[in-house]
Amino acid sequence: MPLYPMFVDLAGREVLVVGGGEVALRKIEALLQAGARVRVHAHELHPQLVALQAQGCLERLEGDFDEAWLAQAQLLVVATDDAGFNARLAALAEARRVFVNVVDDAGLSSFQVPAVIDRAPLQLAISSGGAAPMLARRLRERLEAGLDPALGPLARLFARHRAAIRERLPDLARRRRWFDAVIDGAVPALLRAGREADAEAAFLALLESRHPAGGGRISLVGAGPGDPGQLSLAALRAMNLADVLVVDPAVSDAVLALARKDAAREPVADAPAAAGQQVRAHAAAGRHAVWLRPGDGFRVAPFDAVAARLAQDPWPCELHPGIASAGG
Ligand SMILES: C[C@@]1(CC(=O)O)C2=NC(=C\c3[nH]c(c(CCC(=O)O)c3CC(=O)O)Cc3[nH]c(c(CC(=O)O)c3CCC(=O)O)/C=C3\N/C(=C\2)[C@@H](CCC(=O)O)[C@]3(C)CC(=O)O)/[C@H]1CCC(=O)O
Ligand SMILES: NC(=O)c1ccc[n+]([C@@H]2O[C@H](COP(=O)([O-])OP(=O)(O)OC[C@H]3O[C@@H](n4cnc5c(N)ncnc54)[C@H](O)[C@@H]3O)[C@@H](O)[C@H]2O)c1
Repeated sequence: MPLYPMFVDLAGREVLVVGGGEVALRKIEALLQAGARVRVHAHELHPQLVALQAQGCLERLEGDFDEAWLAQAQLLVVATDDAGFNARLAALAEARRVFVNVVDDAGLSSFQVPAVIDRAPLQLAISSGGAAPMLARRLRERLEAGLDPALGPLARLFARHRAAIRERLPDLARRRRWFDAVIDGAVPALLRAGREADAEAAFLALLESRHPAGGGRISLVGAGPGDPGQLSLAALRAMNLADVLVVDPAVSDAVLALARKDAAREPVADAPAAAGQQVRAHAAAGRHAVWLRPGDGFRVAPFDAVAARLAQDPWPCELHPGIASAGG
């Protein structure tokens, strides 16, 4: 049977941990981060747990294990290397209806801990249900690299203005379109560039206008030598959010095939300055223009200068370097 996924509020709630090694430390760090009150019982405590105890972050329970400790706990984490003892603890917890996690035995656990990607307040949790913890970990690492770091600040913006959003856009269908426009528009790009104040201003302007338009924006993509496997994830993301692709004839079809299908496509002007003007006009009209050049096309003269000028315009302009091709 599949596990029921849930996110639990442990702030101020008590969790009993039995075992004090490497694995107990990992679980306790996450529990403390969630605000749990942690009590630990172990023959030996990991030095970092001793330090946490000295700082008053956790309480150590001495002597022989006492079943009565379970009375106050809402969760039990069992992390000793004594399989018989672990099984006895799991049975005691079950009898008292306390949820229990046995760190090396999914079968004895009534809850398991997933691999987590943290973009607070956004969290992604991955579980293999105990089938293959290493697989959950690998998947987390892969997703971690591809997930926009602006997601956390973006979620915080939505949270901060939640009441105002509901008030300005009471109609759900309209609110949905507005959310999509913010997510696909300039705000995440500004957050990625570290321009938090500008992002908030753009966010509020969109809210004020109740307008679903995302705002103009430019992405300059170095498309590399032609193999789409060599595109950066950020470049791919930009190509998939484009309203219009401004394409240099030397960019490979294989790369272009990965761009958003319903984006308009147009050939780039011959002269570099005219090409700059071409993408600027799209941004000024509120469109997201993605200009693709082969190789590391925006770090070679004279396009580096065109890129520098575009970066001074009021709308966000992101440069995604590519792998230089033989010709530069
Ligand atoms: C996700 C994560 C969360 C966390 O613990 O925080 C987690 N294990 C993680 C890492 C990890 N686990 C193991 C190694 C190898 C260490 C080594 O071999 O040295 C590593 C890698 C490492 O330690 O780096 C070994 C292992 N783990 C379990 C067994 C027993 C078994 O499988 O029977 C064995 C021995 C397997 C064997 O020997 O074959 C059991 C469990 N591990 C779980 C969770 C639960 C199921 C979750 C699921 O399936 O989705 C469950 C059932 C209980 C529980 O909830 O703890 C965390 C990834 C954090 C991250 O990086 O994102
Ligand atoms: N879930 C996971 O992610 C995962 C990953 C790796 C290993 N494991 C397994 O989890 C277990 C713990 O791993 P570890 O590296 O933390 O082990 P460890 O040997 O470092 O720590 C074991 C801890 O349990 C305590 N302990 C043992 N018997 C006890 C008893 N009867 N009463 C009180 N305390 C007792 C020890 O004092 C020590 O603090 C091992 O069985 C390991 O194979 C789980």
